[in-house]
Amino acid sequence: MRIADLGDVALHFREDGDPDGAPVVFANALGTDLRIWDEVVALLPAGLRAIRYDMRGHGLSACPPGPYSMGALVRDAERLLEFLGVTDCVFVGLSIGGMVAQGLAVKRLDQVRALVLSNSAAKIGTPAIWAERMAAIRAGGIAALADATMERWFARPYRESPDCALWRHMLTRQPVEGYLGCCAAISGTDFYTPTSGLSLPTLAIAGSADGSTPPDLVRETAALIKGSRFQLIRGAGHLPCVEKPGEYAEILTAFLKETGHV
Ligand SMILES: O=C(O)CC1=CCC(=O)O1
Repeated sequence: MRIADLGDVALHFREDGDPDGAPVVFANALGTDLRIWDEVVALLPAGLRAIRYDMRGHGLSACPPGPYSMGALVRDAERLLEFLGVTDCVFVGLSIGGMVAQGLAVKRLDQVRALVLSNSAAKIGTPAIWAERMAAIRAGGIAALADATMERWFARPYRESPDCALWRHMLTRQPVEGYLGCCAAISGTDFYTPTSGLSLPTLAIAGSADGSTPPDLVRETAALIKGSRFQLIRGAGHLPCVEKPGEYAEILTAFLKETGHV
């Protein structure tokens, strides 16, 4: 277990693989923590430095009072990479993690060589949708939305598996303040214009059954970036790294080869 004390926030992170290897950094989705990458990281080729962290307000990272801004989340990633001495990484961000990836690439191209925008977009939902979700959580806690969240996260066969119950626990045990803080950050983010100016190797991944960031939305964001390509994982929802880790790792490995990272 490792903690980066960044002053106003302490982030929990984990490193696997070769400490001298080419860095690949993973940022998690709303309501999740770094365990969503467990199976994918285990399937990556040897020789990489795989770094994953819990976004503020999630997992074992500190949970400062919200609301959070996307600028603060991007700054967390930037400072974590500085803390670890990482430059030139492939940054893999899922959903809100993919928004952080876009913001980081706009701000610190020296830190990022290539992006993986997994189940993410330049803008996710609308302020009204996020306000409604936040009100429901304030009234009933995260558990009140757990069934609906499982429907967005996973396609039906996986939803009926015993593993799904474990991921539900992960969701409902996230700090409410951290979850709401990140909802506010997503609600206030529209990266359409800054992301349109990006030009770097980018892989956009979508799940055919994703109820949060459907394939067309992910494809639209990919189309903004010069040097991007789009890949669909069939039969997967919003967390294909959990639901289809083998396919996800294969797709990611092929991209890492294309970018010369392995
Ligand atoms: O809808 C969800 O809960 C999934 C999600 C949206 C943004 C994010 O990071 O996860």
